[in-house]
Parts: sequence; C-alpha cells; structure tokens
Amino acid sequence: MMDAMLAVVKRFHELPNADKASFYSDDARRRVDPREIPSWRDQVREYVKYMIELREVIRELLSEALGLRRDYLSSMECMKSRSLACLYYPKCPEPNKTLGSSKHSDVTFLTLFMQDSIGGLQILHQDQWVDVPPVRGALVADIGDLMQIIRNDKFISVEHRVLAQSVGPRISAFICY
Ligand SMILES: O=C(O)CCC(=O)C(=O)O
Ligand SMILES: [Fe+2]
Repeated sequence: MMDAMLAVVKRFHELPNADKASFYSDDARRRVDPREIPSWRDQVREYVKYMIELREVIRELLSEALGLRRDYLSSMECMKSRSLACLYYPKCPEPNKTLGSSKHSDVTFLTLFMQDSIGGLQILHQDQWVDVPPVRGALVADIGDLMQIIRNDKFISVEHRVLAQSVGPRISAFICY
C-alpha cells in the first residue's frame, strides 16, 4: 500500500505541466481534494483509511503515556482534522549548497511520514542532526507543536529537515493531524 501510494505521487508530479496546471495556485491555502485526480482515488482512499486507523491507536497510546484515560485525546477532539502532503524533491546538482527542506518543526498535533528509499530526513537531537533512515513499510510518527503546547512540554515537537541530494527524485508523503 505504501509503495503504491509513493508511486502515484511520483507519477502525478511527473505529468506534463499542462496536465497539472489546474492544481497550481499562488494561494498557499488552496487545497487539492484527492477526488479531483482520478488516477489517485483508490490509492489515496486506501492510504487515508489506514492512516485513520493508525491515528486511533496512536491517540490511545499517547493518552496512556500521559497517564490519562485511553480516550482522553479523542474526547477533546485532538487530531480531528487532517491534511495530506505529497512531495517530490528533484535531484540536486549541488546538494551541499542547499537543503530539500530547511529546519522546522511541524505546526500539527502529529505527523505520520513515509519516505521512499532515498532517505535524507534528519531530526535534531541534542544539537546533532541524526539521519532517519528509510525503512521499507515503516512510517515515522512526529509529535508537532500543538501536541507539545497542549501537554505542557511533556511531549516535544522535534525539529527536522530534509537534505538535498544528487540522487533522486525523492518522494515522500505525510498526513498531518
Ligand atoms: O519530506 C519529508 O520527509 C519531510 C518534509 C517535512 O518535514 C515537511 O514538509 O514538513
Ligand atoms: Fe516537517
């Protein structure tokens, strides 16, 4: 399922510009509904279905980790809304002069990432950049700023970045709650 999802993301980004033009916008708030892209529908529906199941499990685990009732985070409607990002990083001729994505933390409760086999995702841990190596079939769960704020720093939102690379393209997709 994850390989199929990454494959549709790659295929979409590699369509001729004319085929993608109707999805472009200067408005950063513009969202594309996956139903607008017929070739995506099945894979995206399947992927989102699993990500929602996983959200339920993670929400319970995080509630328990906080010493609270299992349904605590769901009852406060934490992680209710979601958005999906499907990214394509072209290969870079001079990777040491730039970054794929600069240092940031996510303004979310939780982000569930998947990346292809190219790698490049890093997290900042004790002032050191640490690789998050791609593991086929594995997702990365990242606590975001909102979760850190509502739990008074019991969970910490992790700063991360993506290196630019001379191999590529690199494909990643993530769902944010
Ligand atoms: O592409 C990735 O693996 C991560 C991208 C990212 O962290 C972001 O866009 O917030
Ligand atoms: Fe991020």
